[in-house]
Amino acid sequence: MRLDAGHAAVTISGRDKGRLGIDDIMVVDLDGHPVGTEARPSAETALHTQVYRRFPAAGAVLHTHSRAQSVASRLFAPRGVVRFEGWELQKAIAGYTTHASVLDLPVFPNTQEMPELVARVDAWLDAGKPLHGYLIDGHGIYTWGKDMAETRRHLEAFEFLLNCELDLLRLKGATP
Ligand SMILES: CSC[C@@H](O)[C@@H](O)C(=O)COP(=O)(O)O
Ligand SMILES: [Zn+2]
Repeated sequence: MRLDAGHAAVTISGRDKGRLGIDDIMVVDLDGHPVGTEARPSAETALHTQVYRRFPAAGAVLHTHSRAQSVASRLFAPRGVVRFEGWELQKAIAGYTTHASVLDLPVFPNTQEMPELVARVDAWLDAGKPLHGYLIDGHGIYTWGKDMAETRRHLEAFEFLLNCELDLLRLKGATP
């Protein structure tokens, strides 16, 4: 979560994400440097701080590795994007007011080199394309919002929408 204009709270690397407590959280500046601790922040801190830098209104970032996210990322990686059209739940994403909108969730190649991923996100944003979240191939999702409640809503909506697309592909026996 964002703490102020220059700081965020992130999880300490390697902690059990299902059992997080106050001792598993630390403070970083928006360059990802620890503040007031020698703990090591999440290996993907650069992706979190990028969101806070690029979206001044972002108050929280969530990253998860669900099965649906992982499978969908592999299926849609050749296209580079999952395009949602016609789903009422698209309206759960801030700024979307109708199912008749187009909501793109890009899929970026996975890498252990965070600057490469940061550059891909920057390139997408610098091209002027809307971005409310993204998949990393074979890995998971990042999404954000103005506060934790909106961010949780975005995560739930993307998870639901990805499962719907996967169900359709299964039922149709097709590939994207
Ligand atoms: C083995 S779980 C995957 C994690 O290594 C990685 O993807 C991630 O999200 C960062 O983990 P972290 O524990 O925050 O450093
Ligand atoms: Zn991850």
